[in-house]
Amino acid sequence: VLPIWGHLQTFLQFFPGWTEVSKVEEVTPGEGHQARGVSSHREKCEPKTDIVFLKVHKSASSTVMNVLFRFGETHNLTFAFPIGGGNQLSYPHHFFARFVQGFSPRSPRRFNILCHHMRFLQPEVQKVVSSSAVYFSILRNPVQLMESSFTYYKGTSAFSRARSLEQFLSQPYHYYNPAKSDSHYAKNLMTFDFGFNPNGEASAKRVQLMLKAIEASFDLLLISEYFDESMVLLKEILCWDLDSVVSFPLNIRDSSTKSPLSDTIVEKIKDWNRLDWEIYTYFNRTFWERIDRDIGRERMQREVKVLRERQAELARTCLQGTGSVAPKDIKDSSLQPLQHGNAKILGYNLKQGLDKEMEHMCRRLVTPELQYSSALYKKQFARKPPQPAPSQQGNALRHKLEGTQN
Ligand SMILES: Nc1ncnc2c1ncn2[C@@H]1O[C@H](COP(=O)(O)OS(=O)(=O)O)[C@@H](OP(=O)(O)O)[C@H]1O
Repeated sequence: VLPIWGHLQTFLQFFPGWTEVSKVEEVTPGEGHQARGVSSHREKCEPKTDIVFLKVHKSASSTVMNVLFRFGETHNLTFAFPIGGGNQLSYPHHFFARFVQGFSPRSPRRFNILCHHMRFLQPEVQKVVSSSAVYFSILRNPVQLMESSFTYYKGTSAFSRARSLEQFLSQPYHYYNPAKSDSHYAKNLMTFDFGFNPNGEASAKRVQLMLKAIEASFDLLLISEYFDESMVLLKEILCWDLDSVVSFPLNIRDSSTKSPLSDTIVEKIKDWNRLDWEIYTYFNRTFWERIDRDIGRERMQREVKVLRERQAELARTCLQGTGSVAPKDIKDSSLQPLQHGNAKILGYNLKQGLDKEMEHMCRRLVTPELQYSSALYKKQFARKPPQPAPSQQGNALRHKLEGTQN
């Protein structure tokens, strides 16, 4: 049990972004608590099906979401969808349970998986998931994250007037206005997504409180630079098999829209995103400590090798050519990923002639986030339309045909 509440009260004074927090529950030993360590009797563990994934922007989170979508679909799990089936839970506002489709304060309903973009606020999240849910997220080196964000969110207020990241960082406050509602894409984006104030001063005390608060809420923090190791660790914690965490990288950019960064710029990005840097370096260390403690480097290496072989085999089975292709070369429009800002986002072409079952499996692996989310939303909230009586069917058809003539 972490004695965090006293610290948190001090902490909240520094982080106005978290002022909505009214109560932080103590971590009680339960399933969620057990998830903090890998069971030494893994063969006896039960696959976890209640999951909260904080989908941190620009950190390989769409690839992780695809893993969760496929697992949820295969096992008939429910998702906490944004009202109306959008792709964000009222982001950039803090998460509120009322943003979830089907939630009602009078008859609270629990969902198995919550994984759409949100700004984390645990007391509200707890209203829509089981108390034993496993909480995890994924982090990325803030240097590469900002380079990605600058391209993808080029249209936002902070970035639109800067010709390059270099120009932005030479005079950030000329471009960056924290009062703008889209400013969070430009500074400490991970800090913001975890619910904290991205403009808070990075004093040692404040950083410590933020790290402790994240540790108290999350069972696992993954690292996108070690994506395959992250997936192996994830399947251990969730007690899933290796096949459940295979994936193809999604939402990846064409290299023509990536910028090389000089050493000076790298240092400027770290400085500008000091809070994110602290989060990343701390949890990068605990990630490896966790691997050493729960899996060991040797077994990790073996499992990563098997995972990569499995993914290579799937690529040979499912994909045309050797891998990702430019958006203009994607033949099936339903597999077209969203293009945003100045980024050119790649996608995949499926092999022709796959049998039905294989086609379904392969298609799910390469279906972009928006299309997959919308398909699952429709499935979860499907209402069978009332069947017209036989005599009405002719009328309905006539009506439809008349409609097409107008
Ligand atoms: N498997 C794997 N390993 C490592 N990196 C990966 C992986 N899958 C996706 N990516 C990279 O993640 C970036 C996209 O992140 P997100 O999907 O979180 O973006 S978004 O906020 O949902 O738009 C994007 O980074 P950039 O290409 O630098 O923009 C992807 O290339």
